[in-house]
Amino acid sequence: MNPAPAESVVFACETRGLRKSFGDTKAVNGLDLQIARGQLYAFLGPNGAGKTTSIRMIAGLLRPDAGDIFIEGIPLRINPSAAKRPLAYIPDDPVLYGKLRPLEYLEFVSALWDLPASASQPCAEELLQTLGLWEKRDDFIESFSRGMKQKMALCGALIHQPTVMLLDEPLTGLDASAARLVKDILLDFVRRGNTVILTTHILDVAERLAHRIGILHAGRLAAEGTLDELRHQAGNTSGTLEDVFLRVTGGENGEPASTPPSPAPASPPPLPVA
Ligand SMILES: Nc1ncnc2c1ncn2[C@@H]1O[C@H](COP(=O)(O)OP(=O)(O)OP(=O)(O)O)[C@@H](O)[C@H]1O
Repeated sequence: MNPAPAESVVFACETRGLRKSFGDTKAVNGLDLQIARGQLYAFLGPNGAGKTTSIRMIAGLLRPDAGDIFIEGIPLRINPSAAKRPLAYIPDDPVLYGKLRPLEYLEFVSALWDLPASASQPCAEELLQTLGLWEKRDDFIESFSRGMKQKMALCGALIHQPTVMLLDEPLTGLDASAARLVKDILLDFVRRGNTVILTTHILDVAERLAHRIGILHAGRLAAEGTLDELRHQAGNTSGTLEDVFLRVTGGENGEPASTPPSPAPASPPPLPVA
């Protein structure tokens, strides 16, 4: 008797042959990703490498020219509303409604997800307290600092209890304590089995927080893996992420190394400590 076929792994996010051009610019040029559940995955890359374009396509905000995206195994092209349900997306400059107060804003976002205010109110209050915005609950969002707005956007992203969070440069504009708070929240989110996919220019953030790192260069995944795997791919087992990044993207020696990406593991290694 033949053994039963092995159960196929459902990735939090999978892309196959993703492409997007703007005129002659190939912003994303054949992106294949397999990001396992429970991972914090960091996209790195020089300016214009295609990070934001990739994240926006995965979020369902930008239509790819070619390729497919699956969120928790659901095909985004075929079933967009079901595929977007587990997702939360925070752009680098989130748009908030300045004339709303925090609880009003969270009630508004809940309604977009068909959640009645009575159901989301306890979660909204807890989020505001966790993110240190409870004392500001009577103020209009337009009076908030940039960092407070970033934290407000994070509350809005978490209100419908997503399982996959997409964040474009989430630590921009945050002071040290706010950045620490956001990092802790993201790590707690993945510890509970959820997935974070973020872009960052801060190599230290990727080095300290990410299970796996994807280095994009000219719209392609130039290297991918854990920090140790990336060091091996770059032929420098003791180097820093900065050394690897510069070598892979050609920032130091001109031509980037043409190293094929390694496959993603079905389950992540233990979480690094922030
Ligand atoms: N709406 C657009 N119209 C025209 N070109 C675009 C558009 N969006 C992105 N591009 C181009 O696509 C390429 C990839 O841009 P993208 O914003 O994805 O890069 P990035 O890696 O996020 O860059 P950065 O680190 O500077 O934020 C760039 O050459 C950019 O100029």
